[in-house]
Amino acid sequence: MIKVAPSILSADFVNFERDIKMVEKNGADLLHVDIMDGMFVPNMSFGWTTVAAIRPITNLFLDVHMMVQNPERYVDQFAKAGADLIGVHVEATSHIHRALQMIHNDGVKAEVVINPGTPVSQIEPLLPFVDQVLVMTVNPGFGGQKFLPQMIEKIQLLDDLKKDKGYDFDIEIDGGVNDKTVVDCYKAGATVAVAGSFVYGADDPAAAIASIHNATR
Ligand SMILES: O=C(CO)[C@@H](O)[C@H](O)COP(=O)(O)O
Repeated sequence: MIKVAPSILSADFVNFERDIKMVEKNGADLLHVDIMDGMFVPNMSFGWTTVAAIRPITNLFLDVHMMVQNPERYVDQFAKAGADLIGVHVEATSHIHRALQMIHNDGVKAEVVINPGTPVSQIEPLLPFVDQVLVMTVNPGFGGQKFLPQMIEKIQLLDDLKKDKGYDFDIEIDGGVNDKTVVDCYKAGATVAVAGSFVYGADDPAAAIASIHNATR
């Protein structure tokens, strides 16, 4: 069964506490926190002060996705704020290995993220060092976009590399994920599914989370 990470980008920003506790009570396995800087992506969300405010109100694992140019400038702040995992985009820095090292030095799990236009070959040298790879299944920056099925091949390739070389990382998918699109991703090797609008836009978010779990049993 895949793990479900509701994305609070689709939550009600003035009711974060209510919306986070609601998914925690209703089967979420972790919480996905999208950080957008208005440069790497054309949108802004929030920063580490929000992560620090969220930390004491939930026991959920905080999966922080930095859509930030030169993320090494800020990883220490997000680690101090209480992130359990920090994801950095390979496209956002010339110093991706250093950024991952910094995250580990802060005692936090490290994730490398790839955009739809980036091949797996670009992150192959990093695979021995990461705890998670995030395969974006939409172009980052906005919730509510349509899933790109072409990304399934990348998930399969990562899973093959993982098995062939004995690597130990989770494969996360993010963008347009629902109880239908998740199925082939899970079969290809995805282990964590981010879901924003499918969970927070549902009349019954608990049923939405359960439907992703059930589709991958
Ligand atoms: O990183 C992002 C968007 O850039 C995501 O985490 C979105 O929040 C996913 O939203 P849905 O596609 O599930 O609505």
